Amino acid sequence: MSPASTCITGIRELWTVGSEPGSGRTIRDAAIIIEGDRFAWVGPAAEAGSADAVVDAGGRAAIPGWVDSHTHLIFDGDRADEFAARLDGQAYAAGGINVTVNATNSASDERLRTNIRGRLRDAWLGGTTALETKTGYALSLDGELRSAELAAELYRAGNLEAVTFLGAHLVPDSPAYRDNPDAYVDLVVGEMLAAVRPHVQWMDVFCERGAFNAAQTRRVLEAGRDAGLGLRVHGNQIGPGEGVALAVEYGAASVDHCNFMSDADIDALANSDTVATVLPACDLSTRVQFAPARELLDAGATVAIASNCNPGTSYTTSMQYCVATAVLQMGLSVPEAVRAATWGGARALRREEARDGLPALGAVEVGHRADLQLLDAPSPTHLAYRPGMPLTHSVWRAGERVVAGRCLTGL
Ligand SMILES: N=CN[C@@H](CCC(=O)O)C(=O)O
Ligand SMILES: [Zn+2]
Repeated sequence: MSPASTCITGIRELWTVGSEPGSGRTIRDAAIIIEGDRFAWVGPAAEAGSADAVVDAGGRAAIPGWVDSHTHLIFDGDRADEFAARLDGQAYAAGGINVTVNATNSASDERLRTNIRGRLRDAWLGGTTALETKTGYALSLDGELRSAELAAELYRAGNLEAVTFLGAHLVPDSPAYRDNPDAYVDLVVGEMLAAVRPHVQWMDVFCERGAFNAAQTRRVLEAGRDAGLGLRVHGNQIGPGEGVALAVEYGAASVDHCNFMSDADIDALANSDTVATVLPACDLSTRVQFAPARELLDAGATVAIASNCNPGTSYTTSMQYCVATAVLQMGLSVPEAVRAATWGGARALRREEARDGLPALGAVEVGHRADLQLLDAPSPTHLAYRPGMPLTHSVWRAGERVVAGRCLTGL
């Protein structure tokens, strides 16, 4: 049980992260007061009021918890052989998804529950306090419904922030659909969507060569919109394509990957409310050119960084690794990368403001959900300066201390 109010003091450097680029505050010798599940006060330690409990941060730095707006946590098996083949020069192709579909459909509910919880634990230990996850490794009516239900269990328990229906991940390799992909799209936008609808808030589609073409993507997005779901798109990952343009046209909250971008794609994103979500760990694992995050930011687009945890292209939930890569390889400053992995992720989930009775995420501001991490470092700059080090010391999630001194106390 958490005390009614907690003052975290002795913070050497706090990055609050703000809603406009560059608008967050850096407060040295800071304190934060948490009341219930919200931030109640943020400022210089010398001015902090009293609280029921006091935690000494011991001169550590503090930033918001990571908001990981793109993961695929519901799966069984791994694809290390496919990864090794890539190291030998093989290109990534969408068809590998079938391997995970077979493994996932063979796993029991209990096994999948254990897998998801293990991945969530790793994420929380690494400073992630909010997560989206997707279906998409079952590709049958019953299987997609099972994945949606398993994710919804965690959503309803408050352990996940968003569940996305990704029945349109790949056309399954079965006699019924192999030569008739449109029949599979019929199933996705019809019976499957109706079945999963009570368990999900978002609809996603993999618009790419080898997955779904532009016409099929339109059908999926229109069905999602008509069902009252928010929209997301996997686009422009393997090559140039229409994913980004369609995401903007349909007002998707986010288009994710964004590796192969034309000037028009960048321009369209910069003039839209669609977040460009970049996935640095995926770019490294698949050895494709990095998404042009620097150009997107310079053009005025909103950029989010997410882990894209999945067994095919990015088997990690480490947001620190993604942030360090965005800085070291994609040309972002540390404040830009931290903002993209916190406020940017919240914006991609449309949770950067309080909405529908849910508190805002992604910044250390009064009234926001109290999601915070203390780093074993005097400044957040160490996230890129000491890549790969276990820098997350403590994590508060909705006001609960779920990690203390690198030990998980929740979940
Ligand atoms: N690109 C589409 N979906 C996943 C990877 C799927 C897989 O290969 O298993 C992604 O976001 O990278
Ligand atoms: Zn993905």
